[in-house]
Amino acid sequence: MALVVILDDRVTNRNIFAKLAALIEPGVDVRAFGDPVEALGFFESVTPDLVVTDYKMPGVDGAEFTRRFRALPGCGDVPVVVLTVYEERSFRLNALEAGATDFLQSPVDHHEFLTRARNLLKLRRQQLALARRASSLESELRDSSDRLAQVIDTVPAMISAVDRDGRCIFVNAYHASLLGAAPEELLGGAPTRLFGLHHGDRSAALDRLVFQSGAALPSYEEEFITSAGERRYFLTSKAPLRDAAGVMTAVLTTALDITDRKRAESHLRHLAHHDALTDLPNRSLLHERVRHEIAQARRSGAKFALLLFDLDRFKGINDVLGHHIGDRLLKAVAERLVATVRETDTVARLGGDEFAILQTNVAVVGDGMDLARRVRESLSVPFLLDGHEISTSASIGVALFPDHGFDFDDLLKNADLAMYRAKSDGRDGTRAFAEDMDKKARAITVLDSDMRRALAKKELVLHYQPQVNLASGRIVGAEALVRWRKDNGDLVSPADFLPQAEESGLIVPISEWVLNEACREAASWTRDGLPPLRVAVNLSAIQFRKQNVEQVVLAALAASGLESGRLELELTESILLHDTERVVHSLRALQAHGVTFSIDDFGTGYSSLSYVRNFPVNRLKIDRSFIHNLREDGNDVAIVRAIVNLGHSLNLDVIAEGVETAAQVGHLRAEGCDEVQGFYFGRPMPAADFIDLVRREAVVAQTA
Ligand SMILES: Nc1nc2c(ncn2[C@@H]2O[C@@H]3COP(=O)(O)O[C@H]4[C@@H](O)[C@H](n5cnc6c(=O)[nH]c(N)nc65)O[C@@H]4COP(=O)(O)O[C@H]3[C@H]2O)c(=O)[nH]1
Repeated sequence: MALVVILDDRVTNRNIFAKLAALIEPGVDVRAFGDPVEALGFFESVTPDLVVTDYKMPGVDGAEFTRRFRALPGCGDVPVVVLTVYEERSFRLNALEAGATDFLQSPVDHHEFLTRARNLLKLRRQQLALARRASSLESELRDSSDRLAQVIDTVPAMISAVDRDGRCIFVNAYHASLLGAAPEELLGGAPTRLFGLHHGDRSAALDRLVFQSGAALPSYEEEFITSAGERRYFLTSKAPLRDAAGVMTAVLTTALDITDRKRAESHLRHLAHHDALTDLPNRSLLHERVRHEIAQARRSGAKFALLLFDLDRFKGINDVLGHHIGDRLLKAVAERLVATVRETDTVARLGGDEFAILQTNVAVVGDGMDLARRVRESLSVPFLLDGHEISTSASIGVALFPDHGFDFDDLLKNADLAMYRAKSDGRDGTRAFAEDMDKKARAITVLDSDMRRALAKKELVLHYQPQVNLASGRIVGAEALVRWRKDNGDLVSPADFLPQAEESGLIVPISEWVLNEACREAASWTRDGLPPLRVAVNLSAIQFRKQNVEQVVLAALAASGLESGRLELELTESILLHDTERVVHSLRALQAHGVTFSIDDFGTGYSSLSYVRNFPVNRLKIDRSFIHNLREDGNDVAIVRAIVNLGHSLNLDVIAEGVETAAQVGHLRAEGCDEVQGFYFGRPMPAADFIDLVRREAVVAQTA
């Protein structure tokens, strides 16, 4: 609601203008005063929207009133209309100078009065709205610049500006806080004060570059040591600052704090190069260090050694005591290794229980052997983990650069070969690489792939050696013996490839093939009219560890149709000594199906008697070494007699192998041996020859 004030010393005029003013707009509030001083007193507490004042008043005239009114707070912009009967310019000038807004000439035209008053009120309202908007804009601006200042001060970035003289003209609170100072203390200072001695000089040089080129610099990374001694990392950029006229006045330096990102990156890098369990360098870091060492050694002619080893019996410890103890053992081993080597050496965990040491500053291979000895000594002290006293040892292979290899892969491979040799020479030893290890390893690899091919290309064949009953003189069976017939027709003896097949595990598929082939051929003999001869097949200890022998044998019998009673499996001592319970279980199951067993090479092992009792055996096979010197050696005579007697007392048959002469036959017959096998009756021969032999024997028997 608008407040209009009328000021006139004459009552009549006052009343007329007051009435007129009430018509300006609906709801208008009109106050009329006769005394200017009284009106001014009123305005001290109330601000009107329009004042209409007479010029000529006693004491204070319209001009003076206007001047005093204008001086009152909030009244500077209120429209003041001065009424005058005088037309002289001097009155008007006086009033204008005092701050009057408009004039009305008396006698006043009512229509003009109302129109002017309405316009002035409208103007007043617009003025008030503008003032309110201006004040709200002002406060918004104040707020936003406060916010901007806060952002600039707290953003994790060092923000500063220097002028052409290299003096700091701005620095944010974050930057100052890293220097342990307040921003004001840094203003006017040189870049060395802002960035430290070294970085300050560089920053100043770069600032000069920006001033010269007028262009921003690409960002670069730099380190900064805070006043608290902490190393932090920044991504810094520099750009020109210009005034309103576009003139370059300063260089703005913005350095974003990227310390956390850098630390995360370096943590990731550490993870990628270290083993999570032991925190030792992993294979990839070892590789990098060896490469670096090779590069240095090439320049200086120095040597270094690579030691490789795993922990003997670790798998057993893990299986029996659990992974938790296994892990703790690996950590404890890692600690001992680190304590054993020099600081310049690298201990790495390559995976599982496999460790490697890069030993630098080595003169001769003996230095590597010395370190290996110290490592083994340190591991020989038992580890106490969760109340368990755990002993472990290591077989260590040593390879020397450049003597045993020129790159990481070669050195690692040769250290591995040396380790392998250390293991096969008995655990807990050390071996340095030697050339022949490589040759042997190569030969083994070649043999291995040749054997795989032989198996796939069906180059294996079986030969059969007759087994003769001494009482009847008749062939009662045959031992199946494997041969490898090579492409070129050469026949390779099992002694030349089976030991390697045992090592590589190829013995498992080979044995399975032999079993199936022997059953298949023996089954076909009866269909060809031969008597139901027994066929003896050798088993390997590895088969019992890697496959279910019971299933494999039953499957071979089922596939061939051979009666189970005709199959005899030859067992060696090594089969019977390991995992006894499981083996006994399989043998008993097969025996229940009618399969028979003989113990091969009997008399050469340890506790023959105990396994004869424990296993479901049908026959003892006297080792050929006892037969060889039968006539001359009194000991062998006694052994053969003892074996025959032992067998018979346990209701077992006894067969002698390696029988080459008639005298040996005579002797064995005299000792009561049941069966014989050997060159005297026939060498191992192809199946067709064996069938012929049995047929000829039948003819001889018929005609005799
Ligand atoms: N000096 C001499 N030797 C005789 C005489 N009679 C037979 N021999 C040889 O003695 C070995 C008998 O087989 P073994 O003791 O089971 O010994 C076998 C057996 O342990 C293993 N073997 C052969 N074939 C297989 C097979 O299929 N599987 C497995 N696991 N081992 C096999 O290879 C060994 C050697 O086999 P072979 O070279 O065939 O050698 C055969 C045979 O040729 C003789 O009167 N005098």
